[in-house]
Amino acid sequence: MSLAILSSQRSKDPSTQVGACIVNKDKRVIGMGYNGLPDGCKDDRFPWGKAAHECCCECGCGCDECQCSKRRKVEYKWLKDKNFYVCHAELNAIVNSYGNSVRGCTVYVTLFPCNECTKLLIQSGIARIVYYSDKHKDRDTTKASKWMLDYVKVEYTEHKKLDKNIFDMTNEDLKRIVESEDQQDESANN
Ligand SMILES: O=c1ccn([C@H]2C[C@H](O)[C@@H](COP(=O)(O)O)O2)c(=O)[nH]1
Ligand SMILES: [Zn+2]
Repeated sequence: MSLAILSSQRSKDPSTQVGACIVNKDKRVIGMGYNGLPDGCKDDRFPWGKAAHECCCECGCGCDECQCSKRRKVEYKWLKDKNFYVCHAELNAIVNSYGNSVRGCTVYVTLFPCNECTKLLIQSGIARIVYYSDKHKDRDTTKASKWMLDYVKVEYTEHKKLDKNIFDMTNEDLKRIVESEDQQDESANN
């Protein structure tokens, strides 16, 4: 997970940086990725914002997290929404495995995978997902992910929360993370 967190730091997304690290049964890193624009699409030439929404629900919050069914896009400034362009961290981690099979591997992700990434992870044979944050758990995309994963019995587990920022960690802290991941792996295998 520490590698996934480090990878996430390379993302230019101002609201959510995501990192993914795929490891095989022998704990070899097979691929890593973060959410970013496709190759050649310059970070400063594409939008990192989201199209504005109008909220019609009683709370009237109008925020991006609102899941009200009546919510609708009111502003559609010439494709100015990052979601059209961003390659998700999981997709990049798979692409960066350069054709090596990820079947049976575990993916460490800093954010619970969306439905599109979940489809990709399932189709490529990922056996297990370890996630750090589930901050979008109320979004339909996350609910759909969980439905698919439960249905096909791909295991997903929450990573133990770290008590420090990754950059303030000592070697001892990092060792502790690895040990706790080993313990989680053992209990998953039993
Ligand atoms: O499975 C996922 C889901 C999301 N991401 C990326 C895509 C976006 O860049 C951010 C989410 O932005 P919000 O502003 O929090 O909606 O996370 C991903 O890489 N993998
Ligand atoms: Zn995704």
